[in-house]
Amino acid sequence: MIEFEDVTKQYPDGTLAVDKLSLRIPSNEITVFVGPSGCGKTTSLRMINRTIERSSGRISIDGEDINSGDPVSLRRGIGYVIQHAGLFPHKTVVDNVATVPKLLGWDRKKTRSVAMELLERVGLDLKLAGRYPAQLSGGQQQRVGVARALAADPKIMLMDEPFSAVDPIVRHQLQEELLRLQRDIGKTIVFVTHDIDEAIKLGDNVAVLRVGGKLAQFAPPAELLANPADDFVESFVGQDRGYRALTFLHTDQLHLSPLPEDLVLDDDGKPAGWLKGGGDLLPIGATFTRSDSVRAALDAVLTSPTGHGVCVDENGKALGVVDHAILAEALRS
Ligand SMILES: Nc1ncnc2c1ncn2[C@@H]1O[C@H](COP(=O)(O)OP(=O)(O)OP(=O)(O)O)[C@@H](O)[C@H]1O
Repeated sequence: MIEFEDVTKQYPDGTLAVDKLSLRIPSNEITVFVGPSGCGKTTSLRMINRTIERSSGRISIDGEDINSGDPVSLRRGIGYVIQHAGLFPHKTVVDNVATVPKLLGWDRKKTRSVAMELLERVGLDLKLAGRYPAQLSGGQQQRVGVARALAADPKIMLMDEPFSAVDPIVRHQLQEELLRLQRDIGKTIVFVTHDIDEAIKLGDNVAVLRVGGKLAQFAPPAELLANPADDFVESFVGQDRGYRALTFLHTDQLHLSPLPEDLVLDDDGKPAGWLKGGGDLLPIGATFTRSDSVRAALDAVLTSPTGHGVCVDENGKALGVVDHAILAEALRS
């Protein structure tokens, strides 16, 4: 656990960037710092690896004050990923990832195999390992940045707006990959973003900061959407928070109706289309699975030409359908 106790940062020009911040960041989970520009997110993050020194208060990792040792050994146990990846331009991809293991004196063979394994884990095509950063796309550079931060197997990863500089589609992919990776590696991740949707998607816990470096609310995303602490958090979370909270309701509670007769299945039992008069097939629309959210089920109902959203199993086989009435009943309960 990383603990902030009454932590304040005042820059030499008098700017109060962080004001008496107290919070507990649980181990092996993703905690997101979110808030408007200038609210002290980056300052708070960088005080954890002491690239910015706090002015007062205490920050501890597993009970030990981070100021009790030297900053260099502290940083060895903390990976750091920033916007634009911050890769060394004159080093190849694989050498970028190998930077810290080399500093730690690992032998060449081990260093290289760990670097290649990490590149594979973050979803980078290994053919790119010999390229220089300038020869990669923004999204590929970010993957290398994540692999480099993981190279020495740190317990903690600090990520400062790592996906902000890439287009929305690549950003979505990188977010999904981070969640997938985290299911395997279970690091303590502290993630900074100004994007509340990214915070809600990635965070096990979200710390909403307001300008002046004050904590407005610290809660799991579902709680933040359901019970914003005040008007600031409510307006920051956005007007459609009720709808977005559906992301946290699971479809395993939904009662499925039997497959209607006008639903045509292929030989594998997968939905092929809706049969309409004249023998035409209309497209199915979106489908959802038992592990999806109620938001996905609602999307399936809204995109279906018949108002029936089809639920499929992990192989795509149709299991049953839901309609507006079933969803309304689930929402009421
Ligand atoms: N070196 C510095 N000297 C003086 N003031 C600083 C310094 N670095 C940051 N600040 C100020 O501290 C406040 C918090 O900055 P910080 O970068 O932590 O915010 P942020 O929430 O990460 O912002 P953004 O989302 O815009 O990156 C801002 O008012 C900023 O101008």
